[in-house]
Amino acid sequence: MTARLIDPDWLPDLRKPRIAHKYSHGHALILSGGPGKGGAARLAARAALRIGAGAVTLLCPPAALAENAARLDAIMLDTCAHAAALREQLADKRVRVVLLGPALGLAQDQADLVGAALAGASECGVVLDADAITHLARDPILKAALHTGCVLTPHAGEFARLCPDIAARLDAPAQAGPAYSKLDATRDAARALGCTIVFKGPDTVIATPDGQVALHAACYDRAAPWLATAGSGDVLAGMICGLLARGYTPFDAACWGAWLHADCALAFGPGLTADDLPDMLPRVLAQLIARLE
Ligand SMILES: NC(=O)C1=CN([C@@H]2O[C@H](COP(=O)(O)OP(=O)(O)OC[C@H]3O[C@@H](n4cnc5c(N)ncnc54)[C@H](OP(=O)(O)O)[C@@H]3O)[C@@H](O)[C@H]2O)[C@@H](O)CC1
Ligand SMILES: Nc1ncnc2c1ncn2[C@@H]1O[C@H](COP(=O)(O)OP(=O)(O)O)[C@@H](O)[C@H]1O
Repeated sequence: MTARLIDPDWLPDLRKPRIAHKYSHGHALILSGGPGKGGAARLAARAALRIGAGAVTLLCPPAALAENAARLDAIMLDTCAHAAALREQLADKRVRVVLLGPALGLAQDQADLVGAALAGASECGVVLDADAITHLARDPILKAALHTGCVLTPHAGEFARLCPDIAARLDAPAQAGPAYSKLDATRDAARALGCTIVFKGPDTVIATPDGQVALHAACYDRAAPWLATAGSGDVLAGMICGLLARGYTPFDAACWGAWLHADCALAFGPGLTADDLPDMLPRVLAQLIARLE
């Protein structure tokens, strides 16, 4: 099968309209884990805000409030103790997207948060990463609640948990050509689950349930081995979340999140850690916007 290669000539206009207020650019909610587990969500929140979401609120258990308050300024902060509290937050019409999973936790309370996010308004985007994907893999009822507004961002380990049959087929030696590829696997997973899948790795494949497939290959002049660092996936989830908040489709948000994520790594170079990625966005965005002016 063929896939569209992501390239900057296909980039949407990332400028912000001149006359608009913060909520026109979307309000994103990002859920954090408990005390000592907030780093991954803070990385995602910083990425979502830097990529242009108008407002980002980090929701954390009450016991983690002090820790997060000490670390966040531009990102708003609120408590969210359980699924009912998340449902209340999602009732706010200005909320355009919710992201959960990074260091969220694997207990039933967190599975209930995933359920509440999926049951929110159908026009509200949902980005599910890390522990949220593990909850989906464990619970067929959660899996069945996925919808076209959802974006899942598994690495290979999470993909194998989520879609064991597809992953087994991908891993099996080919008996005859053409071999079943990562493109095929991502397309099949998106169709089976009814949502956008971002299957991460040095080559990241994006597929939607209606059959769109795109590839970002971090090779040759876009080789970005320093992205293999803890937390860089959390930043990617935050970038996709921020682009969804701004109103891009799940497919565009996923494709351009992957592109900008790699651009940030390339702009920083060796020594990159996940914290550095959001701080490279101003330079990367300025270069891309300059192409349009
Ligand atoms: N700063 C922070 O706070 C950070 C917090 N984080 C949080 O930590 C939690 C655990 O996160 P996690 O990614 O380690 O997930 P987990 O579910 O244990 O799966 C990992 C296992 O899957 C497998 N595996 C196979 N292919 C793979 C691949 N390509 N890339 C990676 N793994 C691959 C591999 O198993 P193996 O193949 O080696 O048997 C591996 O052992 C989660 O809540 C996350 O959000 C992190 O985001 C980091 C920054
Ligand atoms: N060798 C590599 N070259 C380019 N990108 C990579 C490479 N390894 C990992 N990545 C990217 O880095 C990110 C890692 O995400 P993930 O595995 O979820 O890590 P974490 O959970 O620690 O944030 C993904 O976006 C993936 O595409």
